[in-house]
Amino acid sequence: MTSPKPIVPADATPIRMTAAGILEVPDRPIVPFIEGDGTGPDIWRAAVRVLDAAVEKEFGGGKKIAWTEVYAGEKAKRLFDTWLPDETLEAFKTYLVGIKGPLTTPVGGGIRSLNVAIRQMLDLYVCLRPVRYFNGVPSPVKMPEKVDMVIFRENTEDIYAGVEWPAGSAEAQKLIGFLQNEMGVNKIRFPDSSGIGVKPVSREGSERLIRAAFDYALLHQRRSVTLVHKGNIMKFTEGAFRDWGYALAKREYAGRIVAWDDCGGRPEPGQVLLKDAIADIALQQVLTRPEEFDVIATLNLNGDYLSDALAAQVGGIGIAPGGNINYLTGHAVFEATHGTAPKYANLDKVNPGSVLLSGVMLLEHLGWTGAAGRIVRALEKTIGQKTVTYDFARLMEGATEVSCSEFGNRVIANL
Ligand SMILES: NC(=O)C1=CN([C@@H]2O[C@H](COP(=O)(O)OP(=O)(O)OC[C@H]3O[C@@H](n4cnc5c(N)ncnc54)[C@H](OP(=O)(O)O)[C@@H]3O)[C@@H](O)[C@H]2O)C=CC1
Ligand SMILES: O=C(O)CCC(=O)C(=O)O
Ligand SMILES: [Mg+2]
Repeated sequence: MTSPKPIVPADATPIRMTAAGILEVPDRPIVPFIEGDGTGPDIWRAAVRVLDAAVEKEFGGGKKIAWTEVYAGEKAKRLFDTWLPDETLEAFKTYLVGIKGPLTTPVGGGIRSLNVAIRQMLDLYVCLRPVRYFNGVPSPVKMPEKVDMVIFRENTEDIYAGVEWPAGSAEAQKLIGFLQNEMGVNKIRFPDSSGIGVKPVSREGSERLIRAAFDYALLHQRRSVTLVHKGNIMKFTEGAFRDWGYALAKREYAGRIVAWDDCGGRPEPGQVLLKDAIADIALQQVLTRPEEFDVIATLNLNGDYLSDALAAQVGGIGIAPGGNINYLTGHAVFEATHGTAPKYANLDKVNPGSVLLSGVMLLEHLGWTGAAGRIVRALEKTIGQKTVTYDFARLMEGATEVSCSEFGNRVIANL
C-alpha cells in the first residue's frame, strides 16, 4: 500500500448538508472508518457485520453503507510512517460522517492524543455519550434501570486540550516567570519541577455545547438539563460555564428551559428544568440518586470522568457508545467510550457492544432509525439469552461466554 488516500467504491456518493442544515443521505453513502489500535480491529470486524446486516434487513438491499477505510494510529504509522495522515482528516471533512475504533495515547511523553486531535481538527464540539441500561446486563448497583442520562461533554477546550509544558522546560519556566512577575501569582509555590497546563474555556465554546444539550432535551422531551462544573474553585472557567448556561437559557430559551430558582424546581408540562451541580457531589449523586439526572452538560475533563463512571453503573465500558459531533457543519465521528484495552488485542474476546452502539448512533444520525432500532432490540435479545462476552459472563449466573465475533453472529441471528 503506497498511499493513505481512501479507496472509495465507484457506486458510492458523499453525504451532504444542505444550507438549511439538513443532512442529505444517499442510498449508498460513503462512510469513512478507522479500525483503531489494540482491540479496535476485533470489535470493528464484529460490529460492521451487524450494522450491514441490519441495514440490509431494514431496506432489503435498497440502502447500503460504503464503508471506506481511513488510517490513524499504529496502522497508519506502520503503513505510512505517520500517525494521522492528512488524507484521513480530509476524508472526514469531505464525507461528513464517520466512525472510529479506539486509538492508543501513551502516558507522560510520546505523541499527543490522536482522538483529541481528530475532535479538535474537525471542531467536533459535542462529545455525546448516552448512558442507559439494557435489561439483563450485570451491574454493580441495585437499580441500574434508573440510569438514563445523556452526557453532552464539551470536546475542544479545557485542560484536556493539551496546552501544557513539561517540568524543567524553557516554556514552563517562562510561563511561571510570567505568572510570578507580571500576573502577581505569588501565593502558591512553583518549584522548578513544576509542569504547567492551561485551561481555556470560552463563552462561545460553552454556549454551543450547552445549546446542543438544550435542543436535544427539548426535541426528546427530556425532564432536565444539569450543568455539571467545579465553579466554586475554578471560577472563571467552570463557574463561567455554569453562568453562561443559565444566561443562555434566559436569552434564547425563555419559557422552554426554566431555571430551578425560577420555577421552584417544578417546570410546567413541556418545559425542561435547568439546574446545576458541582462536579464532586454530582459524581456521588449520579450513583445514589440517578433518577435526578437526565441530560448533563459539562466540560471536557468532567465529561471524560463522568462517562466512564456512569458506564460502570449500567454494566461497564463494553456497551458505552458515543459520538463526536458538530451540529452546525454536520461533521460527526462516532466512537466507543472505552480505549484500546491492549491486553486483549487480537484475542477476539472483548465486547463489541460499544462500537456497535456507536454505529447505532451513526445510523440514527443518518435518519436510518429502523435499522438502528433493529440492532438495539437484537442486542437486548442476545443479552437476554445470556449469550455474552467475557465482561458480562464473569458477572452473570448461567451465562454462555462467547467470543467477540460470535457475539456479533448471535446479534445478527436475532435481528
Ligand atoms: N477514544 C479513544 O480512542 C480512547 C482511547 N483510550 C486509550 O486506550 C488506551 C488504553 O486505555 P485504558 O485506560 O487501559 O482503558 P481501556 O478502556 O482501553 O481499558 C480498560 C479496561 O476496560 C475494559 N474494557 C475496555 N474495552 C472493553 C470492551 N470492548 N469490552 C469489555 N471490556 C472492555 C477492560 O476491563 P477488564 O480489564 O476488567 O477486562 C479493560 O482492561 C490508552 O492509550 C488510552 O489513552 C482510552 C479511552 C478512549
Ligand atoms: O484520547 C485518549 O487516549 C483518551 C480519550 C478518552 O479517554 C475519552 O475521550 O474518553
Ligand atoms: Mg475516557
